Amino acid sequence: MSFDNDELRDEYPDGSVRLRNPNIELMDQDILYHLALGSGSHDLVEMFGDVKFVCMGGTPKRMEQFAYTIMAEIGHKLPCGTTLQDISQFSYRYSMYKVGPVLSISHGMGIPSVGILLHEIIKLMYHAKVRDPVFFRIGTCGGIGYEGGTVIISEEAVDGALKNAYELTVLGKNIQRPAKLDKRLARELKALADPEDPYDTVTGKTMCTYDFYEGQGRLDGAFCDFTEADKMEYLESIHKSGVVNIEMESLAFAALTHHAGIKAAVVCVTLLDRLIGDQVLAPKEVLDEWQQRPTKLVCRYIKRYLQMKGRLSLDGHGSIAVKSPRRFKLVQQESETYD
Ligand SMILES: O=P(O)(O)O[C@@H]1C[C@H](O)[C@@H](CO)O1
Ligand SMILES: O=c1cc[nH]c(=O)[nH]1
Repeated sequence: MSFDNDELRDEYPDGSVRLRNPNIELMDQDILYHLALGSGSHDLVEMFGDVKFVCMGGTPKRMEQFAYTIMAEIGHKLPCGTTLQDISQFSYRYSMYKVGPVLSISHGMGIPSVGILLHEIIKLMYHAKVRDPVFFRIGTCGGIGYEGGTVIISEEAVDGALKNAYELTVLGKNIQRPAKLDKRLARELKALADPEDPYDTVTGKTMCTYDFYEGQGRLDGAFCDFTEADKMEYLESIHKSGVVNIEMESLAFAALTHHAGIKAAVVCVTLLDRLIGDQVLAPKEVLDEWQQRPTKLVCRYIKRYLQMKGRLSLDGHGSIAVKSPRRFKLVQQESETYD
C-alpha cells in the first residue's frame, strides 16, 4: 500500500472491505432495504463483483448524467437493444446505475441520507467481494473566498465547529469517528486538473454542516438570530482556519469510508462565494455547466486508472489527451501509485 503513516486506512490485507460488524456474516440474508437489493434475493457477486469505483452525488439526475458521461468516456457498450437501468428504482429512495466497473448513485441531501446509503453500499461491496474500491463524492458547495464555478477537492472534512470528526449518538452515547480522506487520491485528482480549464481547481479543508441555512450562516433562511456582522466574522474566521468550502455530506462520507478502509475523495463545484452572498443567483444553464466540472475530473481519473490497468484502449473513444507537459510529467509520476 502506498499510504503515508498518518493516512493508514484500516483495511484487510487483501483489499476487501472491512465491515466491523460480526453480526452480518451470521445472518441468513442481508436486505439492503434502501437499495432494493438483498444478499438472499440477488447474486451480488455476479451483479457487482467487478465494481472498482463508486461515485455519489446529491441528485438522481446528476448521477444519471454521470453514468451516461462515464459510459461515453470509457467506451462502455451496453448489450444491443438495452438502456441504462436505475437498479434501485423500486426503493424510491436512491438511484443507482452501473457502467462496467463504475457505480453511480444519488445520495440525497445531508449526513443522515448519505450515512444510510454508505452503510448499505459498504455492505454491498462486502457481499459482492469487491476489493480496493475507490469512492468519490461529486457535489456542489458554497465557496469561501472562491467564486462560483471553482472546483474544490477536499483535503479533509470538518464540522461546523471545525472538528475533524463525525459525531453521532449510539445507544445514548456520543461517539466520534475521524473524518479522514485519502490525501494521495486528492493530490492525484489535483494533478489531473487541466491548466487550460477556464476555472480554478483547488484543494483545502471542507466544512460540512447539518443545515443549508442557519447551519451555514445564511441570512436568508426562514429564521435568523444573528447579524450580518456575526455571519461575516464567522466566515472570515473559518476562512483563516483553511476552510475553502461548505457542503453537507463530506463529514459522514469521509468518516464512514475511512472506518471501512475505503479510499475516498470529495470533489465539489462552488455555486457562489459565501463571502459575497447567500443566494444561489447563477442561471440554471450556468449551474448545469458548473456541475459537469467535478464530473469531468473524476472521469479523467477513472479513465486513467483503466488505461493503466490495460482495461481501456488508447485509441478512439478511450484516449486520454494530456495537453500540458508539466501535467503529463505529474500524471506519469503519480500513475506509479495506482494499485
Ligand atoms: O451533492 P449535492 O450537490 O446535493 O451537495 C450539496 C449539499 C446538499 O446536499 C445540497 C444543498 O443544496 O448540495
Ligand atoms: O452554499 C451551498 C451551496 C451548495 N451546497 C451547500 O451545502 N451550500
